[in-house]
Amino acid sequence: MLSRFAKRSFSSTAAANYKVSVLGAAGGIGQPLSLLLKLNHRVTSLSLYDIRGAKGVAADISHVPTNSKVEGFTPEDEEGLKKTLTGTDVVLIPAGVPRKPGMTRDDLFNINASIVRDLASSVADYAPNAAVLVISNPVNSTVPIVREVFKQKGVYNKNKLFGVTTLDVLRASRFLSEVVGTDPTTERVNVVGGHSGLTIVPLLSGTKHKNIPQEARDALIHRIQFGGDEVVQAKNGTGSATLSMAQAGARFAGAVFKGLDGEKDVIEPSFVESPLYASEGIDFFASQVTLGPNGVEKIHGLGELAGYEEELVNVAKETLKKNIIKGQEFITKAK
Ligand SMILES: NC(=O)C1=CN([C@@H]2O[C@H](COP(=O)(O)OP(=O)(O)OC[C@H]3O[C@@H](n4cnc5c(N)ncnc54)[C@H](O)[C@@H]3O)[C@@H](O)[C@H]2O)C=CC1
Ligand SMILES: O=C([O-])CC(=O)C(=O)O
Repeated sequence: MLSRFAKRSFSSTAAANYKVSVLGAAGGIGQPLSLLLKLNHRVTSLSLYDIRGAKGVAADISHVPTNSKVEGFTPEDEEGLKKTLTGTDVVLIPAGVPRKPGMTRDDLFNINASIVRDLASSVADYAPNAAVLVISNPVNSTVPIVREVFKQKGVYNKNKLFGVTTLDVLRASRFLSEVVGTDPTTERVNVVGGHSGLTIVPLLSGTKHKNIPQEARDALIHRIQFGGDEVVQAKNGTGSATLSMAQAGARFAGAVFKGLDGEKDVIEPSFVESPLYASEGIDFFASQVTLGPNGVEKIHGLGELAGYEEELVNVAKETLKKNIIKGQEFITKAK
C-alpha cells in the first residue's frame, strides 16, 4: 500500500488523503455533515453508514464534484460496518435519537448509550487507530462509553477520542457578538467543561470584552449553556440542532485533519480524557486542545479565571463527574 506519507512526498503541494466515516449519516446532522465533509479537500474517501437511508445520501452527495469517492452502507449489506470502517482515519458518530421539548440530554442515555456502545465496538474492531469524534448525546457520558469499549478491546488511545463540543464554541461567538455588536467571525470564545446545560462553561474573561455589565453577562452565559434548548423548542418535537451542528462537526473534523496533516498551532476546545481534574475523579474535561499528527498533542489548562468563572467550573464538575461515571459503569458494570 502506498502510504499517505509516500503519496505526499511526490508533491509538496498535495494535501493528505483521509478516509472519513460517518455513522448515522442519514440523520438530521449526518446528511449536512457528510455534505460539508465532501467539500473538504483533505477528504478523499467518505464512507456513510446508517441503519437506513445511507445509500441514497451517498448517491446524492457523490455527485458533488470534489476529489473524493463516496460509499453508503446499511445493515443489509454483508459486513456493512466492516466495509464502512476499514481503513478509516477519522470517524464521526452522530447516530442516535435527538431531544424533544422537556427532555435533558441525559434523558437520551437509555437509547443512545447502547447505540454508541455497539458502534464503538465495531470501530474498535475495524478502525482501531482512527480518531473518533463523538457527537451523539449525552456527550458527557457517550465519550466515556467509547473509552471503556476500546479499553475492553485493548485498543484505547486517549489521544484519539474526542467529544465534539464545537457547537458551544460557535454559539458563544455568535451570541457574544450579538451582545457587544461585533462581527461574530472575529470572536473566539473558549468553552470548557462538558456538553450539557450547567456543564458548559464559556470563559468570557478570556475575550477582549471584559466590561459587559453583570446582568447582560449572566444572561449571555445562560444563553450559551442552554442554546440547544432554543432549537429543541423551535423545532417543537421534530429534533434538535442539526445544521449548526453539522457546521460545528465539519469545523472540528477539519481541525483534526489539519493536526494529522502536521499543521502547527491547530487549537480547538474538545471533551477529551484530561489530567485537569483527574485527581478529583473527573477523567474527561473539555478545554483547548492542540491537535497534531497523533491526535491530541497538548491539553491546555483553563488559564486565569474570574471569580464567577471558578464558581461555574465548580458547578460544572459536580454534574460532569456523575455523567462520566454513568457512562463508564454502563460498560464496566454490564451484566
Ligand atoms: N454534540 C453536539 O453538540 C450535538 C449532538 N447532537 C446529538 O446528535 C445525535 C443525532 O441527532 P440528529 O442527527 O438530529 O438525529 P436524527 O434522528 O435526525 O439522526 C440520527 C440518525 O442515526 C441513525 N441511527 C440510529 N441508530 C443507529 C445505529 N445503530 N447505527 C447507525 N445509525 C443509527 C438514525 O437512523 C438516524 O438517521 C443526537 O443524539 C443528538 O442529541 C445534536 C446536536 C448537537
Ligand atoms: O440540545 C440538544 O439536545 C442538541 C445539542 O446537544 C445542542 O444543540 O447543543
